[in-house]
Amino acid sequence: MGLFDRIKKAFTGKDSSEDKDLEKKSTVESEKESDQKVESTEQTDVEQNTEETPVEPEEPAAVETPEESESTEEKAVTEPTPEPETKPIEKPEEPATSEPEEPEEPEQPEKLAEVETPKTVVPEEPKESEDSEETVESETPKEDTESAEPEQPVDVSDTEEPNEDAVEPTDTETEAEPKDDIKEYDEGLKKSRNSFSARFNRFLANFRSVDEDFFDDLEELLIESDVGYETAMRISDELREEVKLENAKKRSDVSNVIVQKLVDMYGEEGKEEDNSLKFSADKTPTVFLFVGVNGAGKTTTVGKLAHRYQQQGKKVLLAAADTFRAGAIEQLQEWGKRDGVPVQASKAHTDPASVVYDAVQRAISEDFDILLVDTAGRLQNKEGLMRELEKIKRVITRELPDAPQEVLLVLDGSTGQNALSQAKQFNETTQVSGIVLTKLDGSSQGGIVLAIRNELHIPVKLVGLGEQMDDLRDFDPEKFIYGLFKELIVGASNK
Ligand SMILES: Nc1nc2c(ncn2[C@@H]2O[C@H](COP(=O)(O)OP(=O)(O)OP(=O)(O)O)[C@@H](O)[C@H]2O)c(=O)[nH]1
Repeated sequence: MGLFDRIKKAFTGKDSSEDKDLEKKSTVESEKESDQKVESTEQTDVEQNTEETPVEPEEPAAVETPEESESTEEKAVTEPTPEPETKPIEKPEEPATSEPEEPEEPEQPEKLAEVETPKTVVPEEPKESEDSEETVESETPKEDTESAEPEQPVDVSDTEEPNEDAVEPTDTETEAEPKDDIKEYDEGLKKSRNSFSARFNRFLANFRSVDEDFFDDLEELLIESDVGYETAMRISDELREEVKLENAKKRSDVSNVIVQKLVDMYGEEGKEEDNSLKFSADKTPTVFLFVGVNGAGKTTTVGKLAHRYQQQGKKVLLAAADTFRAGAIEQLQEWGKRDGVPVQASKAHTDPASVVYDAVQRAISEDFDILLVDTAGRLQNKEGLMRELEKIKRVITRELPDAPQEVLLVLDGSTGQNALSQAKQFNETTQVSGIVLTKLDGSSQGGIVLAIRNELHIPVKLVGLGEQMDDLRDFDPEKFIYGLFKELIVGASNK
């Protein structure tokens, strides 16, 4: 079963084949019904009976498909019906610039309906601990951390007591997560979904037949939706065959084939992908290094993740290695206060590698479970800054050979293809292990997730669905795809 059918089954309880069966059954029944009507009329004529003898179909509305014939469907395209929930193609007359209305929620399976995770999160009172008092304390700028070897190297394996709280590399990090965060994906991706659906609907509204213009328009649609140039071309090429094979003539057929192709290709490309975060396999601290351009959301993500782990009872340390931007240190310290976790910081313009060195030493000696390192927003074309980043990474690995367990590239999801080129360049320098895609609650096209997987093969590990402490989710490809294409998936086979 492809990803499309898996998602459809999981979220609606049926897959495309069942839909096709229903469609078939419906056709057979309506044929039967009309046969009976004909029979009845003939009978009535023959008997010259004045009494009315209506022929009841066995199950008159047992299977209600939205379109029972091509002609009614064509009508639906031009005359929106009052039931828009699963039929995004029914609103082609909307002006191109208007925001599409959020269609009514399709019926959710039970597990979806019961989830009501509150959106508003009251920031935690800063925890009164000795740690929090240590915020901003390192004032020991080191000009060249590369040569600054620790005076007394700490042999962690000999000196460390077994730490019961140490982070296990298994499921522990998901314990404090909401049991089912489909609602958040659903809410968070509303704008992206509407934006994609609106484009898709406009494209379908222009559909006349499957010809060269159709494929040109399709490529344009996909590129504008940020799925990436290569992906757009691949989908277009593969569809040439499939649309022919499936003999797609109606808008609904075409829509179905396109959405299914998009989703299944995404599923295929991700077969080997591991979207989970990696943790230290022993008792040494786990280190996550956050990189990315200015404003992508690094500091915010560090703050959100610190909150998550702190809530799980982990001992979390933050390192303010963005010594470049004015205000960046204070911004992280603010998050430290909200989360109730300490921040290792130094003066502005100190060598960031020295801050990281101090933070790693502290994390080791004070038995921290997790160290989250915030770095300066580096413009990917500034070689000097990239070298600085490499140096930070070397300092971490020299002190903790298995660290950093994650180098997380933070990308602003609303920057589209620019995010893809940032990812390519950062990956060359720092071997990014995962991507955090932020601001998906904004005007993102969402398609960037497909481009990242299909073209870069770097796993997305976390997604930012808002600015609040709690608006960070482990990336779940199926929930994401459902959140992004909901009406199209639910409606695709119904048309
Ligand atoms: N809507 C929304 N806003 C976000 C999200 N993540 C971050 N932001 C906002 O994006 C802006 C920039 O975030 P920062 O965390 O300061 O970005 P940064 O990458 O640390 O930036 P520099 O410190 O300049 O390198 C802030 O206003 C955040 O509140 C998200 O998932 N959704």
